[in-house]
Amino acid sequence: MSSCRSLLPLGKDDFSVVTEVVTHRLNHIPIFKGDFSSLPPKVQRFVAEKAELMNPAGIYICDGSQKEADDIVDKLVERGVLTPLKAYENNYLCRTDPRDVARVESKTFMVTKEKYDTVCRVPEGVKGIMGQWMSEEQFGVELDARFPGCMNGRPMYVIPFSMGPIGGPLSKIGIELTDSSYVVLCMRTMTRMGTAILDTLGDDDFVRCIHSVGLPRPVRQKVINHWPCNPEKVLIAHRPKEREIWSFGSGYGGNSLLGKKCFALRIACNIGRDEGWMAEHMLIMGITSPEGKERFVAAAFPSACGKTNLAMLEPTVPGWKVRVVGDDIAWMKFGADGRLYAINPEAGFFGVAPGTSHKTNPMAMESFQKNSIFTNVAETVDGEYFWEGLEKELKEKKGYTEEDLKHLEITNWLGERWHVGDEGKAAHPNSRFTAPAGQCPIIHPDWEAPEGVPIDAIIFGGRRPEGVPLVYESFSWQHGVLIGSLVKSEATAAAEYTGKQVMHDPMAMRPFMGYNFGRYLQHWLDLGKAPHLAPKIFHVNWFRESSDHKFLWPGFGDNIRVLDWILKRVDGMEDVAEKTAIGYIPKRGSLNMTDLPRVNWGELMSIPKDYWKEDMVESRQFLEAQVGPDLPKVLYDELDQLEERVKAM
Ligand SMILES: Nc1nc2c(ncn2[C@@H]2O[C@H](COP(=O)(O)OP(=O)(O)OP(=O)(O)O)[C@@H](O)[C@H]2O)c(=O)[nH]1
Ligand SMILES: O=C([O-])CC(=O)C(=O)O
Ligand SMILES: [Mn+2]
Repeated sequence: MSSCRSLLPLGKDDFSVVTEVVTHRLNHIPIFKGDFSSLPPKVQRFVAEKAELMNPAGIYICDGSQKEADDIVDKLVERGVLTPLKAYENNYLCRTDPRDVARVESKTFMVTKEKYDTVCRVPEGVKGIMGQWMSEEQFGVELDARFPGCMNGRPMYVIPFSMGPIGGPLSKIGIELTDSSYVVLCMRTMTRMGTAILDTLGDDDFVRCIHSVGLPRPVRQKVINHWPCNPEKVLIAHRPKEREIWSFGSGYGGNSLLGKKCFALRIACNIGRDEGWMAEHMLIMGITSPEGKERFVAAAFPSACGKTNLAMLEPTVPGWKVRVVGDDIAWMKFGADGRLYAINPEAGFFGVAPGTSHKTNPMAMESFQKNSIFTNVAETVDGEYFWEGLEKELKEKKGYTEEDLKHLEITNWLGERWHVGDEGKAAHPNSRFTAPAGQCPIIHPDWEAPEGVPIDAIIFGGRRPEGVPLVYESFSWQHGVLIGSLVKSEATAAAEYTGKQVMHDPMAMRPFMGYNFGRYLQHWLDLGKAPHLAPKIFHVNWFRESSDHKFLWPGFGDNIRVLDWILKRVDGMEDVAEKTAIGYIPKRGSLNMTDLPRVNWGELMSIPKDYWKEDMVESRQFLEAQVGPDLPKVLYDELDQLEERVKAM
């Protein structure tokens, strides 16, 4: 078995030699499915090299067909990995090993020759939070300790996929190798996957994605829930220069569906920097006013902070219409007309299940009535999915009394008997649905437009229980970039954090930053300059709490009222805004509050001086400690000005 290190340099070799090597290397590894010789030569070489390294039982080249997916589902059901949810058509439940339920930020690295290409020059003794660096040497050691022979006894699936509409000007192709058939099924929903990709790819380069659950056969540990994984040895490593991703030990979405966070954010933001565009953790939505005018906005909130919900909101104000383009990732590029255009590189939703209901997000509910996979949710005795937030509608749907509901037999995400009111949770807080985007009733007709949709506003936000008003608008693009760099939010279950501490999550990209964050901010500043028509930048907070810890704002469908105000500002309406130290806020009475009961406007919109004075101190400390000399000077100037304004409040 060759070591990984000997495979590290990936030059553009002479293919006559390569073909020979390929034939030789595949001699002992059977092809389970597909025609190896019809793969583009670069793909052949990639597959052969990695097969040689990981030694799978055979190679399975995915064609992306329905038949293929059905065959895989049948096998997984037979093995007990998936359980059909009998109440729906083609919906399945998957329970993972309970140790493998979220992204693992502490094991996620960028591998670059120069340390400061990945991380900022933080002062001695400070632990950087904006990305983790690993040296090439260390990476070689880590690979050698994991990948040789890691697919022993398992098939290696070859997944050709496109992020973005196939062949589109902003789209990019990747090939994922994986030993997880769950990953194959989810990649089929989350990306455009299959043979057509290879035809488009031809001899071009692609992003190389290597994933293994990290449990070669024969397996010596106990496998829990038929979910092989290797939590002690998890590693999610990226080589941005080589456009390569190595993921080991976890089958959970954010760690294993390599098209998503690893490619479409961490690798893509590097490509975007090189090619003059941006890869962001943002939803994209179209909003049509009662007058029939449609505008598009993109919004960046940290994980589990409301992107999916906002993107699909059902407006509570009559006459408004919202349509979703994307719910998690945006690739955006300024066009020849100076406007910013965005595509959704994904093809499905990998959304947070708990809290999703017909009341909060009916359009998400409609999206996953069929052809969907539910990971770590609970199941009722009637073969329905269940999670926290569905109690009321289940009761109503079944005509249950409160007592009936408590007696309903439920199997929780751990596979144990559970009843409403019992201790613990029915579903894991980061349980997720995987559903085809095309099934959403309000998917935008242009959601697959290869050139994207024009963005008129960018919105940042997070869970801020204190101090931060419902909405405010930046004074300029530069000020907006500073606001983005200071995004903070309460921790959620999307990664390994516990508790509710408010953490910095600049641009909602902390876990997904692919290079030096200061340079990323400079990239933003550069792109916002003329002749580009930079969109206006806003900040929202649906999560402000009253002194008795209740949300001050109803959120969800009522968020349309805030979007309405934002679009008024985009249209240049002046008399709806009031200037404050931190930005423009809505004048009292300028937000449509019709039919909205009991909102404490004063508390919701207040900008407490003491809070902001403290926050300024903390913000400066944060930027100095975490971005330091890499923070563009313009942003230090913006910070000075903000501080002055807050002092003068
Ligand atoms: N109070 C309140 N909660 C909300 C609102 N919008 C979303 N939430 C809750 O926030 C949680 C996560 O929301 P999502 O929309 O799935 O988060 P996301 O940003 O798409 O998350 P990722 O997929 O992890 O990137 C759910 O439990 C929602 O119920 C809102 O307007 N108000
Ligand atoms: O990556 C995931 O697992 C899901 C997601 O969108 C996030 O965490 O932001
Ligand atoms: Mn996300």
